[in-house]
Amino acid sequence: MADTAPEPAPVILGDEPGSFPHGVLADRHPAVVRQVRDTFPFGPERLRALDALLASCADGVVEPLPAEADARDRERWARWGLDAYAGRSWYEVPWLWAESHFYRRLLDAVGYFAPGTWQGVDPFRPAKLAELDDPATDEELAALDGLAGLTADERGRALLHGSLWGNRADLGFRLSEGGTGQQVDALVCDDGDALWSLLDTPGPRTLCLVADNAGRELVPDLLLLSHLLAEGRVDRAVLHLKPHPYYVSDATPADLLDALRRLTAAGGTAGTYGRLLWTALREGRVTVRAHPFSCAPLPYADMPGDLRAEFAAATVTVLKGDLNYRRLVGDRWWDPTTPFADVTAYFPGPVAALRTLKSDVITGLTGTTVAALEKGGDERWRTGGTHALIQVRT
Ligand SMILES: O=P(O)(O)OC[C@H]1O[C@](O)(CO)[C@@H](O)[C@@H]1O
Repeated sequence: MADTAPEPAPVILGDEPGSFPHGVLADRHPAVVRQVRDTFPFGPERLRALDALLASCADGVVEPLPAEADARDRERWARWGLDAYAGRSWYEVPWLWAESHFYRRLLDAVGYFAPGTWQGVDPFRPAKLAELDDPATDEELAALDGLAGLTADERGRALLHGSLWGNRADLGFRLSEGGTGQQVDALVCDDGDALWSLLDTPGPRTLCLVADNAGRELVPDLLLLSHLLAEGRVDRAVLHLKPHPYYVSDATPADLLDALRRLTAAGGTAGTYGRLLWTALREGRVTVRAHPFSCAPLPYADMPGDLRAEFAAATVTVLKGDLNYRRLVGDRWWDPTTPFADVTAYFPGPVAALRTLKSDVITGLTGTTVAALEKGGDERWRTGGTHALIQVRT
C-alpha cells in the first residue's frame, strides 16, 4: 500500500454523448420513469409529476426538494450537496450524484414520501416479486441440493461465486459442478483466498454484508450468509439494506422478507438455509440496518461516524455490486492499475468487493490483465456485466 492516498482521478460526469454514463441519464432514466408510470394506476397528479420528471431527464436541471419534504431529509440532502447542485443540469453534476438524486425525485413523483394512497408503495416491487416467482429461481434453488457432495470449503466457494454472479441476476450455483470455466475465466481479479483467510482469524467474527439488489441477487447473498453462520465462519452478521427503493432493484427490508419467505418455503437445502437464517434473525445473531447513508449520492469516504464505527467493528465488510464499488473506490476515471488497497485505505476495517463490472470505474488490475482485456475484442468489458471481480483489502 502506498504511504499516501493516490492523487484523485477526475470524477465521472454524464456530459459526454455516446458515453455509458450519458446513456444512463439520457436513455435509462426515461425508460425507468415510463416503466413506473405503467406499473400502477396512478392518478392525474402523480402522472403529471412523472411526466415532469421525464421532461427534466432530457434537458432539465436539479431542483430543490419540494416544500412538503421532511425536515430531516431536507437537511440531509443539503449536506449531501443539493444546495450546491440545484439549478445545474443533470449532465454537469457528478454522475453518481445525478443518478442517486434521480431515484429520490422518482419517489417524490410517485408520492412515496407524502401522506396518501401511494405513501410507502415501492414502485419496483412488482418487478422484484416477478423475479422471485420466476420458475428459473426454482431451478436455481433446486440446484443447491447438488452441492451436498462437496466439502464445506468447496460449498462455501460455490456459494461465494453464486453471490458474486448473482450481481448479474444470475445465480451461479452450477459453477461448482464442472461448468465453472467460463465464469471463473471472466474474473478480472480474484482475492477470494484473502477473504477466506479473514474468516479464519480468531473469533468472534462479525460480517457486515452491504447488499445490493433484491430478488435473484439477494437470494444467493442470503444463502452465502446462512452457510457462513452454519459453518461457524462468522458468529454475527449485520446486513445493510436500503431504507427505501433505489436504483430500481436495490434491496430494502421488505425485499429481505420476500426473499426469506421464498427460501423458507423452498424444499431441500435452500429451505434449510432459509430457516437457519430466520432463526439467526430471531436470536439477534443477524441484524438488519437501513442507514440513510446507504441511499446517499456520495462515496463511502464521506460516510458518517456511526456507520464508520460499525464497519470498524466488523471482521470484514463485504460490499456487493457495481454501485457499492463505485462508492467504495470513488466514482472516478482511475487508471485501472491503481491499487485497490490505496483507494480503500480510508475504509475503517478490512473490506471486500464482490462485483460484476457494470460501469467504467475499475481499480486493482494488473497491467497484463488490462492489456488482455483491451485486446480481447469485448469493448464493453467494463460495463457489460460479463466480467467480475473479488477484491479484498485486509
Ligand atoms: O446493481 P448494481 O450492480 O449496483 O449496478 C447498478 C449499476 O447500474 C447503473 O445504475 C447503470 O448502469 C450503474 O450506475 C450502477 O453502477
